[in-house]
Amino acid sequence: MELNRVLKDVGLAMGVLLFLVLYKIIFNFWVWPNMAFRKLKRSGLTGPRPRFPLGNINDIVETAKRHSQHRIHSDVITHDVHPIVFPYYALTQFIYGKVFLHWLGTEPFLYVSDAEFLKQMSAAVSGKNWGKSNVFRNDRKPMFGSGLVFAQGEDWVRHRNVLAPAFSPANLKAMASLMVASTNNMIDRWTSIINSGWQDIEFEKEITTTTGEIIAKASFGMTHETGRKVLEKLRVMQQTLFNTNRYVGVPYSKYLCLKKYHEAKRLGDEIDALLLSLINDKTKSKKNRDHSSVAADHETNLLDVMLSDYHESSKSLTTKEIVDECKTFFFGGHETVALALTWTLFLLSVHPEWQNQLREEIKQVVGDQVVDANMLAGLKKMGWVMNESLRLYPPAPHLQRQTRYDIHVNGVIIPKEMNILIDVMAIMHDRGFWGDTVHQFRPERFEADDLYGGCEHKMGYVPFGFGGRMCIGRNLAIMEYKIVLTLILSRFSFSLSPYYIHSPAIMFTLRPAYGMPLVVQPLY
Ligand code: HEM
Repeated sequence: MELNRVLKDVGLAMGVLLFLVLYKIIFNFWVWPNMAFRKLKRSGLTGPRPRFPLGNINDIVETAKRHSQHRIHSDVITHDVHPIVFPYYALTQFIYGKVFLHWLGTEPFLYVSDAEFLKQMSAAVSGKNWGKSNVFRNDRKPMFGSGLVFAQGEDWVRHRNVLAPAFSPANLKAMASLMVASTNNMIDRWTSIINSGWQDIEFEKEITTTTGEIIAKASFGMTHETGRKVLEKLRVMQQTLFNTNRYVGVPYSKYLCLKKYHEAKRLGDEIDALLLSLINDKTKSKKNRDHSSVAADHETNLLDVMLSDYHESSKSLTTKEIVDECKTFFFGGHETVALALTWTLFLLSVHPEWQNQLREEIKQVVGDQVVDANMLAGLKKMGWVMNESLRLYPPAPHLQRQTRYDIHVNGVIIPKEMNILIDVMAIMHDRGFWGDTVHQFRPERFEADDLYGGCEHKMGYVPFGFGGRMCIGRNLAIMEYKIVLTLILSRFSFSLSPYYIHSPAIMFTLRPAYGMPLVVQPLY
């Protein structure tokens, strides 16, 4: 009798639990997103109709599939690449305009490729008051943690204040010789490859290794070995996270690719452990130095700056935050520069007349000396080439934000917690601002206006982002770009390998889907 009663109670409890779980799933998958969809529609935000729980993800995937089939059969090299990289956004803005609402799973995203709308939005929200999308923060946690890219509010201010001194002109100048040394290693490697009778170099791979080595040494004073280990793990983690279709924004989608998430987490933990041991070594040697009467060397790398007031002020970063910043800089600081150089070498291979112009400029400015930071301002044409390459092939073609309160832009109320996807590539490929030459490689457009390339709208050229959250590493990037390019153009000429397939693709950053094989010939 008693047993029956217990079984009945357990059955009832299980029934209630099951009901609650089902209710939560139905609410999260259909009820809430449909209510939110209707509310946003009433407030004037329009866009393609979503089908929950996937939202518009299927449309995005299907459009990409249709376009990739068409692309594989085309040999034409075009710089009109926005429809190749983002076919769904290119098509949808024809129908709904440059600001529209779409859904990644049950998460609403406001798509923006209108420079004027971006300008007004940027005026309405300061750097500190921008949020970053929760879905992306969670998705990319193993790579960036709570580092600067995803920090918000007072935390962002604190992180940015601690990190900014690392990018002072004096600190950057001190990094020039490291950049020269790592690039010369790469050049020696190429020379042996060429001497063994081979002329094709996989440029993207080579340059990514070199910029990784530079960031490891310049930012953390890391040995080549530790730097290489961290880089390898970051690369595998990036492939694990971004190489396959995922369902960001779909509730519980993590459980569909659990193996991948575990793999990314494992790699994240291993990278954390490597960085943590580096930080511990540094703090120990700092303590020893502080206790000895010997004056400390003047150290300038990023990690030393983060550790300089470690535990001494409430404004300093915690150990976990320092680990996350190391990962952020490791990732954000080498791949972007590597891609800027990769796309530049592609463009210079297609436009050899610009290779010659740059070589002539290098001869005049640098001559037979070793390139150093003081010479870089004289490399003006190289600056135009960099700007034009970043315009046509921006390494970070999409930016993400999230509103932390309701904001009013152009008569539209963007509600609190709305995700925003800013298509900077579309803006920099907008014929309305850049005219009929928009898809041509014309570095000279930056001759008279080196900041905006003559673009009519001041938000029309934003490869390093905008407002208070603009790239903190841009001066380091410009310096590294110019030093590497000076050294390699002085030694080699470049042309496209017959194996090159023009297929820019998004894998978090804008990359050549099949690599960048180049024919490299020594000049002397
Ligand atoms: C050509 C090279 C580079 C490009 C095109 C680039 C692009 C960008 C862009 C577009 C943003 C803004 C993201 C946003 O608004 O949400 C950004 C932010 C950032 N970049 Fe770069 N970047 C480059 C090099 C670097 C380097 C060398 C470093 C570090 C050494 C770096 C570290 C960062 C960090 C930490 C942020 C976040 C800033 C913040 O939110 O306050 N970047 N970058």
